[in-house]
Amino acid sequence: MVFGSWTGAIIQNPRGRRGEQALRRVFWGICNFDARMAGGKAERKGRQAPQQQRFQGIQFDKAKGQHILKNPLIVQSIVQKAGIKSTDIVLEIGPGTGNLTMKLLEVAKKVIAVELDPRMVLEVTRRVQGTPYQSHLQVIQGDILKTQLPYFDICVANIPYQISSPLTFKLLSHRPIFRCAVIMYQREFAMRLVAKTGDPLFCRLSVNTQLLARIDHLLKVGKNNFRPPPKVDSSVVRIEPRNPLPSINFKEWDGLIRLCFNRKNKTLGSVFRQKAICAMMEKNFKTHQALSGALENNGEADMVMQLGDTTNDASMDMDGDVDTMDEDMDGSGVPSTFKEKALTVLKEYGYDDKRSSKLTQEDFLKLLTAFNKAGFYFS
Ligand SMILES: C[S@@+](CC[C@H](N)C(=O)[O-])C[C@H]1O[C@@H](n2cnc3c(N)ncnc32)[C@H](O)[C@@H]1O
Repeated sequence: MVFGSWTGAIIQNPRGRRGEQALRRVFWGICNFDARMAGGKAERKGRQAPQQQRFQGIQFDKAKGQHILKNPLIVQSIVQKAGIKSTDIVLEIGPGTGNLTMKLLEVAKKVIAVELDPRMVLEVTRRVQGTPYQSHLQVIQGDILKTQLPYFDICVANIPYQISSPLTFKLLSHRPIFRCAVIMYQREFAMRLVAKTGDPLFCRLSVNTQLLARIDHLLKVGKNNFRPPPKVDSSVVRIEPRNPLPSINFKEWDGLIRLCFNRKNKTLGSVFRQKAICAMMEKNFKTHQALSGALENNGEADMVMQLGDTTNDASMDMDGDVDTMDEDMDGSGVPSTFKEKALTVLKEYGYDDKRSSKLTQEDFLKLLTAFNKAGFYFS
């Protein structure tokens, strides 16, 4: 008999038999209630239930982020908030023992679940066997980060937290664009995703994800809703990719944002005075010059276009030879031209005394355009 891992929810639910029965109704009727009760009695007597960290003999592997969502009300709420239609294909990442999967199958046309652990693949497959949903579930065994994602309308997942960042960007770069993703993250990561300009947690992650998607916090989930409980609290977040996406070079954008948030509470003026940053900008400048062919064709026009107004800049003597700038040092080891030019751009646009933590998406876009116009690149 296949039974769900809600065992823990029942065992640890302090609301007594009535509460247990209410929760049982929420389940999908495939649980072996007797087995749960046996475990429950052991737990109530203060004895360690033998299957505490196990399910059907499976030892949960914390290194794979195996914290099973044991509270059916939370699962219910996640599925409800996802707004799944009966025509939707849902992508689930890490189905585990299938608690969320079974609820998703009740409302979706199809669920495609990608799971790393073969033991879990077996378990979720077994769990759906003999139910009306058997043919609606496709399980792919593999690492989600290395798997080519199939078409899906919605992604719903309680993910292993260690892959939060690469997974989020993998989803956001997936095409065709999906309708939304409803994902459980570690609370702090979730708060960074939704942080707005001026919030203490506003960071590179907030700026980058909010460029690509609208992000809303949906639900706080305490650690005791999982088995075994993780060390941190969690939150469910809704990610709705922007469509169309802003037409910018994302590598360039991220390069600038990375620099700006390196020291997010310093003024941009002091960020761009740093030796390492000036050196990097000089290197990128030369690379872009070389790639655009300006060095070969001695192109005056290219230089003017790339560098803006260079008429008062002795080192930019319009012969197209950027090496001449190496002579123009200010003692920091970096040609002062680059530093001065970068600072001129910042001043011109009013950003030299601004701090990254206080800038909006629009400000960063303006800044990137201004820098690119002046020949500065960040990738
Ligand atoms: C937090 S558990 C969620 C289990 C289940 N969805 C639930 O809510 O109870 C994360 C699941 O992701 C799986 N997993 C870990 N790393 C993965 C990866 N790189 N790709 C796919 N699945 C992964 C784990 O084996 C585990 O089953």
